[in-house]
Amino acid sequence: MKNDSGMQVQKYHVNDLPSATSEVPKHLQGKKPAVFLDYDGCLSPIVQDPDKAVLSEEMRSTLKRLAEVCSVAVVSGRDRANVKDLVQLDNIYYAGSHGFDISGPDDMHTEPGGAAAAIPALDKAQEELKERLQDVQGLFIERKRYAIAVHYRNVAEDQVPKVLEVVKQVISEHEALKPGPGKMIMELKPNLDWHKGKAVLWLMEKLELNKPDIVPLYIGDDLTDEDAFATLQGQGIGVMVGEHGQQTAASYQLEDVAAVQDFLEAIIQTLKP
Ligand SMILES: O=P(O)(O)OC[C@H]1O[C@H](O[C@H]2O[C@H](CO)[C@@H](O)[C@H](O)[C@H]2O)[C@H](O)[C@@H](O)[C@@H]1O
Repeated sequence: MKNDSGMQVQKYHVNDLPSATSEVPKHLQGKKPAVFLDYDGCLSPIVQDPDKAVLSEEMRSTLKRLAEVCSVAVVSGRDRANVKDLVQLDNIYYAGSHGFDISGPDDMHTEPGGAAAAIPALDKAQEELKERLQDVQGLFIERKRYAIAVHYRNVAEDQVPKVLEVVKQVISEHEALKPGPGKMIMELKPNLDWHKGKAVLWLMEKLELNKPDIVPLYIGDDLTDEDAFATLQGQGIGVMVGEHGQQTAASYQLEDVAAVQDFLEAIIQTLKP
């Protein structure tokens, strides 16, 4: 597989990756990072109920201070408004719905992936899923502006194949949609060549960060973050948090959300005037 720059993407076992804490600061000497962060599993631990994935005050403080010394964006699969409500900071950028919906300081808002045309299909698919999966106990269908996440974390194991089959069928009935797996979710996404990695490149360009002394640094934990890790190979740094059961295109790893916070605090220290 090649990335957006035509480079062959290297994949690794997460256990073979060096620690970001010990290695990344060396690569940042004399340079400044532009920090892109996933939300669930990176800034907030994975929990049973997506509504309960709140940001700790400590992590909010870390992000606020980080954004005072470098550019920061949260690049999430969540709805943009939802992730902004969770983070509650005005001095950072938010890319919601896997990068299709981007906002930032000074009322900046743009939808660079062209997903608006997929809304009728998403609306229809949402109704179909609700009807066809109404009897499945524990199922949660989360509608985002440009995606639908079908959560099966709280569904009995023997019901999961049925859920996945229905999602597959519904997607097959809508050319405008494609599947996207995640941690105990299957998503319906616009069938477009746009993802978190492209959103990162778009933000780098828009914020005029494509300079020799600025290094894009992406931290994430899930399969959708692989697009960003792959995009940044050869032109930035990818850091995998925990694991998602498959090989990764990230180059470094951090154990968990607490390690992410310590790592970000260390970056703040190196960037302080
Ligand atoms: O890109 P992210 O910011 O990591 O968002 C990915 C998905 O995160 C949420 O679901 C995940 O976290 C939930 C809360 O911890 C968990 O219950 C669920 O099993 C995970 O898949 C969010 O609800 C989804 O919309 C995002 O796509």
